[in-house]
Amino acid sequence: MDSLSFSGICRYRVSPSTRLGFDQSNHINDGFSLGNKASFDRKQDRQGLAITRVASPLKRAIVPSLEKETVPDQNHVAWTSVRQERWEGELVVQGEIPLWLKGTYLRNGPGIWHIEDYNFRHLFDGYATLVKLHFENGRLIAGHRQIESEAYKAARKNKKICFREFSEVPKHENFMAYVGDLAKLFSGASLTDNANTGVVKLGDGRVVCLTETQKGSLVIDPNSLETLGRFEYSDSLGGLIHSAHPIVTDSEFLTLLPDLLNPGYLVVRMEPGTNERKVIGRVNCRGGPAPGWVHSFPVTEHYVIVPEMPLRYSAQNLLKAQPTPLYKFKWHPESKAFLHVMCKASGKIVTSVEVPLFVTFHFINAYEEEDEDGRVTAIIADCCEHNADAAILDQLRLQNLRSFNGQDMLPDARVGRFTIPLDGSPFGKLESALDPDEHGRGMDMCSINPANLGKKYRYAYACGAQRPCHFPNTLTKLNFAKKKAKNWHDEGAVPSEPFFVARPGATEEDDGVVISLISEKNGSGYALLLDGSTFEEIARAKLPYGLPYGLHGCWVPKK
Ligand SMILES: CC(=O)/C=C/C=C(C)/C=C/C1=C(C)CCCC1(C)C
Ligand SMILES: CC(/C=C/C=O)=C\C=C\C=O
Ligand SMILES: [Fe+2]
Repeated sequence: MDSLSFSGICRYRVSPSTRLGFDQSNHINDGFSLGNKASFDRKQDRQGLAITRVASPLKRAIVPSLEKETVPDQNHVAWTSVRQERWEGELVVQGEIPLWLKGTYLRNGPGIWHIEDYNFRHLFDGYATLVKLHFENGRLIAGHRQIESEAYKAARKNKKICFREFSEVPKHENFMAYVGDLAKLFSGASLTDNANTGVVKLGDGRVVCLTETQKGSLVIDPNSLETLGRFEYSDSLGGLIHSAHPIVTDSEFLTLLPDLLNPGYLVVRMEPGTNERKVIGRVNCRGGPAPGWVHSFPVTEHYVIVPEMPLRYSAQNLLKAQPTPLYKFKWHPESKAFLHVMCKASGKIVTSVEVPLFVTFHFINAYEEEDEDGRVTAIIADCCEHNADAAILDQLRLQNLRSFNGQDMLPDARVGRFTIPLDGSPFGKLESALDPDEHGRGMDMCSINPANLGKKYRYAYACGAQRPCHFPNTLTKLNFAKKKAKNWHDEGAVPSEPFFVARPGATEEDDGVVISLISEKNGSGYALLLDGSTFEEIARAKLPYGLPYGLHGCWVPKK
């Protein structure tokens, strides 16, 4: 095989300031780009990084030479900035990649958490970083590139944060500048377009990186990872924010637009080949001063479920220059929690039930429950539920992530299963779909076989916990029928979202592979392939350097 061996060049030197801890600086491999030797050499002088250039069979790649040393836990590469303006190379595969696996796994996430000497606070603040794993003929080509958002470009140019990020706010020179910035907040001009949360392939083939601000919808090239430009919504629906996780299939793009002025949500749909979202319907909030945070939402075959979580957007916190413990949100237990069910075809709300308080980032799936006569009696909706405790948001502060000392710090989570009756009852149920001890009481970053979207399903893949830990550190396969989980764990490693790709022609729900990128405790990392059915490792491929933690991905099949 015409491949590059990266073994022996994965030498990772951490700058002295990094070794002292993250208060000073936590960035490595900062600021070089393919072919930009001058800028790279300057940085090399400043940070003492060693770089090796390697001739790739595909193109000339610059591989950072990261001197291997034992990295203490607080310097875990998962929470360390790695800047790669552009890198691509073939990886040596241990094990066997199935020949049917043809296409590109793209993963988005925050990968740079500093600008100059200023370190960001929260995991979600980092500048968007794309990683690709291209599988073909049993071979694996990886790539890594920064997303060129306006926020990222402006920060690099001006050497400071210029837009409002998840928790970071630009520092103002004087009071007038602060007032000016507030005015820009209402027009959206001061909000970030740092598209660091997910990446989706639209039905028409366009690939879009997303975050929670609408302006942070950026089109990228899935091969070169180049940022092609902003995805401009051509409708006049307005609003500034949306769900970070639209439901995307070959035939539609569904999302929620929270309305902060008149608390509620617009449920909208966009057809492939267009940039125009059309309103399906509107849900008015039943509680609270503002809509609940909608990072994600589930659908069934016929319905859209709109969650109204007691963790609500807060205009007051939005205006603050310093982050609050819940950032731009507020916990309103008195406002209660609701799930609204909207018919996709008519936009009518078929039921709206009060449910126990809950906290979730990610819904896993939902489906319609039928009686023996085929009548839909209830809707089941599953989510990664943080035991109605918003503390998880603050646990994702970088200082917490970088300060693991062996103590168990990860708040408990479970698969929360909502049952929404369709007989007009005013209340819905929330229970654990399986004993949370099955997955170490950690639960987030889930995926399913996309063929089962909105349908009764048996399996989900997610990150769980092997305790003590401070972050989900296992990959887990959940079997809802047996109420069992099977866990994969590599000591000290931080795995990213397990992403399921079905084998073409498969008839079993779990016939396929699960892809994850692993950041290891020694500063290195690898791409991992597990069998979707046995959940055993089938292949791994070491990366030439460890990757920072990433969030969500998508699959772009090769035509
Ligand atoms: C990375 C991730 O999962 C979430 C990112 C969320 C972001 C960037 C949210 C940004 C926001 C603003 C900049 C102002 C308005 C509120 C809010 C949508 C939280
Ligand atoms: C990584 C994460 C939660 C981990 C909790 O255990 C949430 C990410 C949310 C954004 O996509
Ligand atoms: Fe997410």
